[in-house]
Amino acid sequence: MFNPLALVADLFGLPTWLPTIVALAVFLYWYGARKLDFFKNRGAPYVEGALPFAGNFLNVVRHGFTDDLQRINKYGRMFGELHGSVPIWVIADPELVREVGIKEFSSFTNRRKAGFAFNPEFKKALHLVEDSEWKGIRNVMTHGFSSAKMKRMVPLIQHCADEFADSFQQYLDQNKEFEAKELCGNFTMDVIATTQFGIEVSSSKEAGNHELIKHVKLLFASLSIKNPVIMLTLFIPSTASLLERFGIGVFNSRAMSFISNYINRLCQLRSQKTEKPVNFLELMLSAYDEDLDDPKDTSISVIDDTTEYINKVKDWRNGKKTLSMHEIISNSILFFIAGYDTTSTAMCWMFHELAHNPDIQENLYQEIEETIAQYGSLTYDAVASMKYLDQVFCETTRMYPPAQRTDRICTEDCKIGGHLIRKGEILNIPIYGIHMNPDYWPEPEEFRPERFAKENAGDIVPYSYLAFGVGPRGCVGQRLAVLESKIGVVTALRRFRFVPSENAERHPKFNTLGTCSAINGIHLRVESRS
Ligand code: HEM
Repeated sequence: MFNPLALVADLFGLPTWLPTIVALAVFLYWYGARKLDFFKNRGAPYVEGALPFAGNFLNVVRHGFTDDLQRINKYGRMFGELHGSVPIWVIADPELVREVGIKEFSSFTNRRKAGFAFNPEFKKALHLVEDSEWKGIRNVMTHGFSSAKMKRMVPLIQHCADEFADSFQQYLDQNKEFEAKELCGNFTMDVIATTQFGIEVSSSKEAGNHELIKHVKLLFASLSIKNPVIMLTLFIPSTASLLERFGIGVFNSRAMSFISNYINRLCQLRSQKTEKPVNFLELMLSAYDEDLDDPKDTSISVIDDTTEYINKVKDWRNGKKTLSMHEIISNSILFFIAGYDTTSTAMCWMFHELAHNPDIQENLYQEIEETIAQYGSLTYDAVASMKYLDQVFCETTRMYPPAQRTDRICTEDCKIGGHLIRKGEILNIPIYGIHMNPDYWPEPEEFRPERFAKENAGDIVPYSYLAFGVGPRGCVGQRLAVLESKIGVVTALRRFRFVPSENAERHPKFNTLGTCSAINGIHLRVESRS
């Protein structure tokens, strides 16, 4: 067979392997560099210094998205950057955010699958599914997070909050400082386990000794830039589908199958019960429709003895709001992933700012005591009526949004900000960059809860507060996140005054994972209020 590379080697008297190596190197360079001019060709401003294969991603590895405001100042309200060789449109203007998130929602319904490969158990997670599949699951989930459902969850959350507040006592007794993120993480883990599955894991008491929690923590440990699956799919996104075909995903597969089997077992136990406890698993099971289970799907073992139970709940099931068992399992796992770190991040920054702003802490304490005196206890309505508490929560999540960016993928060509966005292209919304932009938030580094007071509502630029995202694809767990953060903080503040410890930093540095987590932790002490 004719081999042009062998002919070249022969012609120049070179070893036969050399032209092959050179051709391979040229191809690799072309492959890695083929998107470098993407934004130039589209006439859009773009972040300079992109490299073949890496694009601008080395900057993200170094700084996360903490320097988004600098990029916004330099490149304007809409610009491009390359994540590996994937072009990303960054829209940093509240009006454009509204356009993408609401007005043109039908063209931007889906989120990017992060380019990662996902474990089979996780593939039906709300976060990842698209179009009508997303709509179906979201319908059930929205129902689960209604205020009526939240009201019924208050006693479960309060129980976790009491154990959470108890956990500060030992630090007071021993006159020791503590790291707030870890303690808040124990609390949010307890809340998810009890509101999601109706199980008590007591992380606040036993520091995550429960087998389920150990495995959930393994899932989080997988989310690191050192994970080879993340690295590979980030730089060569086309490998994601190949990995998925072999059942390889970003998450620790042992932990995934442990959790999936655990949920399976819980479902079986539930099927034997006649009364309906208040938790999300129960809600999802009530929407279970075995006809939706794909018999060819071997990624999860479908439970076959729940039929009796399902028949029982058919009466009160809305015909359209149905889920397959795969969807129930994926979304049970998602609740841990979406709700644990985000909510504990918000809470620990609340404690941080309250500790460094004693006047604000005392004002909040006054509101809490007066409201509870009025309502008799910390009921759902009492929490809802604490206006200052809400301002403190909003201002905290403005300054420290647990997710620094979110994204959308374009499903139909659409013009945004004067640029044609083509089907398949990805948009990023720089939440942190917008929250820190003085055009929308004067002196953005200052912690000022009054920005969110009713009388100042007119000063807030619509769609400039985006901690929970935007539009129909925004955070489905917002109500739970806000409620549990408030109950946790109120319960702790009633017993303790929070103060900075000797190791506290006033402005802790964030990690670079795009989540506003303090790299060296949040170090505090408590003083007794009694
Ligand atoms: C303070 C805590 C939280 C914050 C700041 C937060 C923030 C966010 C953000 C920014 C998004 C993307 C929204 C968008 O793209 O427009 C999101 C999506 C999501 N969040 Fe949260 N979240 C929090 C807590 C929770 C909790 C407790 C749960 C559930 C237990 C949850 C479940 C979800 C889910 C399932 C999605 C995907 C929604 C969809 O694709 O339809 N989150 N969250």
